[in-house]
Amino acid sequence: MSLYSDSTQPGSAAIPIVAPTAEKDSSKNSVLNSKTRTCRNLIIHGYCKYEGKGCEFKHDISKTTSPPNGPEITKSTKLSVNSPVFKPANVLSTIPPEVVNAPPFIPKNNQVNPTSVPGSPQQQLFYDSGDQDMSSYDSTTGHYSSQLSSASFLMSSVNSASQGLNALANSFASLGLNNSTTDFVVPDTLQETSPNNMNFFSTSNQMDQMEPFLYQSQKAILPQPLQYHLYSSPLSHVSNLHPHQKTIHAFFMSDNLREELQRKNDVTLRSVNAKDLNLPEEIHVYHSLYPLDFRQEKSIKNFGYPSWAYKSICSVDGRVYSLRRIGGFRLTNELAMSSIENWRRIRHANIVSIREAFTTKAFGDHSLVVVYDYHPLSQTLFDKHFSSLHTPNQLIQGGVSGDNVPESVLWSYIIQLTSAIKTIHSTGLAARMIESTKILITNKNSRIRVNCCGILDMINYDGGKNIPHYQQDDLLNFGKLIISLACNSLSSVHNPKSIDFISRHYSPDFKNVTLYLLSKPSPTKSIDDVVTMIGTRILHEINGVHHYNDFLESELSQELENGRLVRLLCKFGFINERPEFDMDPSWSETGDRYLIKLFRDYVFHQVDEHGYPVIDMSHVLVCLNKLDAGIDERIMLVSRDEQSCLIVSYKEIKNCIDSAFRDLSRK
Ligand SMILES: Nc1ncnc2c1ncn2[C@@H]1O[C@H](COP(=O)(O)OP(=O)(O)OP(=O)(O)O)[C@@H](O)[C@H]1O
Repeated sequence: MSLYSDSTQPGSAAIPIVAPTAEKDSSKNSVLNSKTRTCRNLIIHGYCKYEGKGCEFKHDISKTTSPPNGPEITKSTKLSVNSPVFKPANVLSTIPPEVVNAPPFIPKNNQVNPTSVPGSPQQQLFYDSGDQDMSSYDSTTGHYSSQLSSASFLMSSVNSASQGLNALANSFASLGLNNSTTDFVVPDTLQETSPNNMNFFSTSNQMDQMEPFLYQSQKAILPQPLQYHLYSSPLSHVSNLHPHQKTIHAFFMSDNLREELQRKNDVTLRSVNAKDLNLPEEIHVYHSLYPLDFRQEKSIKNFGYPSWAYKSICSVDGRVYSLRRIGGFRLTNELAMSSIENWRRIRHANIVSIREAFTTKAFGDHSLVVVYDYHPLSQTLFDKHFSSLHTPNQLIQGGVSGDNVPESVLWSYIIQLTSAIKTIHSTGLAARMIESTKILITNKNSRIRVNCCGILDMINYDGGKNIPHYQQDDLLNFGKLIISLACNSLSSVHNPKSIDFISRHYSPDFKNVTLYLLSKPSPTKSIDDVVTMIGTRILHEINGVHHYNDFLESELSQELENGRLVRLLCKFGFINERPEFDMDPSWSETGDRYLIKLFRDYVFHQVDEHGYPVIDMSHVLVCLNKLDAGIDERIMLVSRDEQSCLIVSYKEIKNCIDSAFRDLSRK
């Protein structure tokens, strides 16, 4: 069915325009009327760069008494990304009279010129990003054009945000909330900083200024609710990328980080058939056991018993934990289990947290199981620094290798381990596990955590009387670990050349800390001294951590809007091309559904001037964001046969989608 009949249908907000015939008529009229007609550039962009340079149309809006004539569609063209946003001047005629006559919202005491229309070129708008440079809009740049840049999207969003807020305020007005008893008042302090009241919440300072006002004054300020869909993050910097790269990069988190997180998810979700590995289906509240270490030979060096590590899911909270099984251990003293309580209280970024401990016979023997947090894709310090670089022979010979670990990495390890040990010793405990196979590297950023704490306290329970002695051992083992990492050899502590090697390859500070840690245990030797010695290095570490935090936060912001846009795309998917409603007049291609279909074409099926598909992610994201915001900007939708076109606003399309989706949910 043709578009002409569409427009006459009640409820359709679209403006039908027939392209081919309009050309002749308007070209005749334009000669006659050009002096009296308002320049279209002025209507679309707010200014005309040919004003006074030959443009024959009228540029003085103030003298306009009636709406200017409609725009001419001179030619029906293929859809193109570069098509200008079409803003017909006769749009007023299609807007219902009650909307046209609605009084503009003017907050009391507002300094904004009441005659300025939201979105008009004279108006300064602010984007609520907290960034002053980003937020102001220079009307002379004319960013309201349809160029699909991030800047134009931002400003359109801001424009619609302003309109949204005003509309919201109007709706408050209609509820009678801004009558004489409950005035909607903008404090003077805010007026000075936010001429159009867009940045009410932009800084905490302003909130501070508002609060006394809120509580002390009789007059109430109505805080505007956040309009989440208007705060999408600015698009990334893409100017130095080729068009084909824009579809991959720039809009989402970096590939490296994505891959790392996905690999973590992958290992977290791995499972085996328990029976195949002769494992119990369930122990206590834990099921789906998966071995973290497939090595057959089990060393008894660390605990005096063989130990196994399993990943497992807790049926109580559904989370994944690491179970450490100590095989063949028989609990003789019940008090030993209580020693875990002190460990359970410790929460530290560099210590693998303990959840609980229990004994079980589910493995066919008497086993002690200690439950720790699970850190996917972690690696022990031994695996990272010793296993691949050395043959077993080299490890035994204790040779000093030239392939040394960078000092910055070693400082990071020293600082993190010092922090962990300081917390443990301050709690009156000893780590007893400062050993390369029991320290996990849990991400690429050299983040380490001490693993398997508390086990020896249970196995060799002594009521805690030897803690001072074990604390001294912690410092000594710390020193041994550092020297072996620095010299790349586990037995370097017995090699007299090791200190020479450190003097040559590392800074004096590093050597001093190592020597202190390796010095003879004494009651005065304490982790506090190490903290003092590494003070300035801690500042570097904090700086690095903050930088990494910033990096992660900016990566996160790239993904912030995905859920919202996916929901919108799902709605599209539900509505478009439903075969079962083909013959249903209320769901046919002649109603609002046709508009949605054309919009889908506009977003996804554009072609360039050569007829090739335009695969431009930024165009899609910009369109979807504008649609979700429901802004007043109008676009021209062209039918597939290019015989007709419709001019509609995003707001109207949004209403169509909402109502179509509601219809669908009701069916
Ligand atoms: N809490 C945990 N979260 C994630 N992975 C862990 C956890 N604890 C241990 N692992 C993984 O399990 C593997 C085996 O750990 P384990 O402590 O048994 O090391 P090991 O080198 O085999 O020591 P040992 O010689 O004492 O058996 C390690 O490679 C480590 O990556």
